[in-house]
Amino acid sequence: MGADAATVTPPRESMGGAKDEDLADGFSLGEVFGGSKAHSGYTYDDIIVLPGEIDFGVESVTLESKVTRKISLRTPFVSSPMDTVTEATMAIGMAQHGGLGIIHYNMPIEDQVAEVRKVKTYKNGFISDPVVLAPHNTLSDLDAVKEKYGHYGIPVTIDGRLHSKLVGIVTKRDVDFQEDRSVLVDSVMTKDVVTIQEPVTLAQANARLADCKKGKLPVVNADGELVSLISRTDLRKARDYPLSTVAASGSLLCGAAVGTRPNDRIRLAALVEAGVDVVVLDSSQGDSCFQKDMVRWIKSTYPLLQVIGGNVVTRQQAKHLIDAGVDGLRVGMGVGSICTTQVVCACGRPQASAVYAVASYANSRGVPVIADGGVGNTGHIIKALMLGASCVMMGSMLAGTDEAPGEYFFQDGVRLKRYRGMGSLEAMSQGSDKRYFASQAKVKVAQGVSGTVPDKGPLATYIPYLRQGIAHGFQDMGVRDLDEMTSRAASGAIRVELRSPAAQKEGGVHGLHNYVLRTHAQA
Ligand SMILES: NC(=O)C1=CN([C@@H]2O[C@H](COP(=O)(O)OP(=O)(O)OC[C@H]3O[C@@H](n4cnc5c(N)ncnc54)[C@H](O)[C@@H]3O)[C@@H](O)[C@H]2O)C=CC1
Ligand SMILES: O=c1[nH]c(=O)c2[nH+]cn([C@@H]3O[C@H](COP(=O)(O)O)[C@@H](O)[C@H]3O)c2[nH]1
Ligand SMILES: [K+]
Repeated sequence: MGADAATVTPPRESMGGAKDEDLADGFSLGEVFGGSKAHSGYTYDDIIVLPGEIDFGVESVTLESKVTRKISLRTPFVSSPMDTVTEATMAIGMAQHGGLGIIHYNMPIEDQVAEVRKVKTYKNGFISDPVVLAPHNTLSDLDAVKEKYGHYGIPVTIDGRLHSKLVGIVTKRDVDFQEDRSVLVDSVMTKDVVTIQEPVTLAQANARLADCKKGKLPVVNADGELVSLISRTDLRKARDYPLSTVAASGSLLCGAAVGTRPNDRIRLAALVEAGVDVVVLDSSQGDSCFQKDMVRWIKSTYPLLQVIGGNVVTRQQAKHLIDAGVDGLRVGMGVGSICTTQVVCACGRPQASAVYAVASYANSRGVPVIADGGVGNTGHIIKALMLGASCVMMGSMLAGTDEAPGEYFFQDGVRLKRYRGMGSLEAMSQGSDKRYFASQAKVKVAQGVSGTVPDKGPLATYIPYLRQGIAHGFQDMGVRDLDEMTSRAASGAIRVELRSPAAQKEGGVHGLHNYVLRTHAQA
């Protein structure tokens, strides 16, 4: 390709009047990924995008995109269905920031259903799963709650459960001068509780709190049963989430993963009952009779449910799942940060080639592609979107945020969280070995590892950073949104080059004695 280009380049002195097309450096995506010399698979770091022309401000960039045929996201990010990445807190945070969380299924059906319910019933500013005590609890029990959650102001229901009759509230004032901690909550709690009845908006609740000057305001239904709680301190922190991914009913959108075993049909029925909006059929090799049967069954049983199939890395695999009826495809095999599949099974594909090949086919059939795995920075996300992905799915990028399951801990002075592959021995022994370890198999073969990732802080600062980084990349390329990206990529107006190993080194930080990598700061 380079030699051909050289032969048609006019002499330097005659180029002043050349048209833009004559000066197109680099290559179209088709030339790099589909050209006759393409015996190699490439990944994100192998390619670099040549800048375009900027004629708009970075604030004009929008990132709205589809994740399935029928669901759009304002932020094209999906969190992986992994047990160190996505449970309810992550799914709520992802949806609030315009993305989508997929609740993992390495847990009993009822636990996964409870996680989905938390997302679907979540109301910004309302505590939907407050700690509750019963009248027969003692002040020592109350002390234990205070120790664990750091606050008093606990609603008391007849049997100590949410959705039961509210009989009182026990606050710091009620117990301050009580020496005897064996006293029952019943004898000290305030029984004349100020409450607010459903349905109620945050603004109405806010007004009532301002009125009554209490710290906590229980929300009850018409039968006086406790539904949720509003706290004055939380209200002060409450903020708007204008990018939120919401259903027509106003609830946050929630995804969940399931497998393709017979028991997964029972699991799926329970998830649908809990209101799940989109289901991911979670497999490293999606082109199986098991998955195709499952897709057809879901589509005939729950025609409104959006189904994401995968994982796939070839156009043939994609065709088979699209023919079966999927609404979205997850692309990536063995490229995740914790994955050892390519090493163990020899199968997979470098991610840039996989995304380009599958997306160019799937998009022509109206099916969005999620580039899953191998995303380590905003440059990778931009490249995935340029290659035709509608969204990216991330594990390691999100596993260190506050919203990921698990606690932070320090190792060698660094604040970390645990992150592990769903095919690691550790995750399998927690539950996924039911899938991995066929009953007759004698050996467990791991396809992932278990490790740690550094603290990334809350999604509230991390996602805006990722979004802004992507917006700068779009601006450098001269594209305002994904539609423009898609049409410019298809016409060959977006130009890329392959990078040699030395060029990749040059593109990173180099030649310094030492440095501190700081990725973003609040303006
Ligand atoms: N994206 C990737 O590169 C990879 C992802 N993973 C993750 O690890 C987890 C497990 O992945 P997999 O092992 O691929 O799970 P899987 O459930 O698709 O497969 C496990 C084994 O069960 C078999 N199987 C599935 N349904 C069956 C049925 N109805 N009857 C009989 N056999 C059936 C499969 O053929 C396979 O041998 C997932 O969370 C996946 O996302 C694992 C490896 C690679
Ligand atoms: O080979 C694998 N063995 C595993 O144990 C494993 N667990 C997860 N995954 C896949 O990796 C994706 C997350 O990758 P990142 O950390 O790079 O975002 C996820 O979204 C999955 O596609 C696995 N792949
Ligand atoms: K890997």
